[in-house]
Amino acid sequence: MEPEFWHQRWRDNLTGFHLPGVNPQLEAFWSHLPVEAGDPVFVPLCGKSLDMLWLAERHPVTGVELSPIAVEAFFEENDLQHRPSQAGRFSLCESERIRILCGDLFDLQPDQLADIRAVYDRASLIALPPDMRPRYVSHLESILPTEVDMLLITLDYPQEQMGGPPFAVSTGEVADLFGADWSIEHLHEDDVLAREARFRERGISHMTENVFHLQRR
Ligand SMILES: C[S@@+](CC[C@H](N)C(=O)[O-])C[C@H]1O[C@@H](n2cnc3c(N)ncnc32)[C@H](O)[C@@H]1O
Repeated sequence: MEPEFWHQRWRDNLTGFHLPGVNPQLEAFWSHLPVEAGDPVFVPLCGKSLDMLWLAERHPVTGVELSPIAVEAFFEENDLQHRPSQAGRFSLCESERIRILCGDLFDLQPDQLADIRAVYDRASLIALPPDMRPRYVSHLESILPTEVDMLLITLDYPQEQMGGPPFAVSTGEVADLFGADWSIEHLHEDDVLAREARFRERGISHMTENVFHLQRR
């Protein structure tokens, strides 16, 4: 997926991935991660996700997002006073507990995430086509500290029934992508098609959501 694909999505308001509330899996499973209140958290490909508000009640949050429309909407729609500035190749928007770097994740450098203790990936890995996913994981590994935990939420469905995004990512692929450097705990599997009309309408026969705790030490 080229950056222009996502810029156009935001310009056209085609953001069906955006949830109107906090993701229930975040609320249910965040406590499985051995992180403490105050530990800084990174949200890659954050969009304007309200999950950042929930996380920010517990942690300083850093997000990265390509679209300036999404970043501006996040602060405006949530009535958060924010300061704009420049941070290298990124435009930076920050409120008291949340800062969003507006630019390409693949331009992030380790010094920008040096204090991060945990990562929250919802609809980020699965936003990327198969050939980009190994690059995404290896870039995350290169910019994150060596001791880090991640809550990863994926979807799996017969890929031939729909073109992504979101793309199907199987538990086996999660093992292939992360297994060398991370321990993987599969926390939850849920049949989600019943509550996902937009995917039923596109002819998907079954769809599962998986939640993982990944740990790198
Ligand atoms: C499927 S959406 C998920 C957004 C968010 N995680 C959520 O749960 O609502 C993927 C987001 O990643 C952004 N994105 C895609 N590629 C990116 C990149 N290389 N760097 C930064 N953001 C990117 C898109 O603009 C889009 O907002």
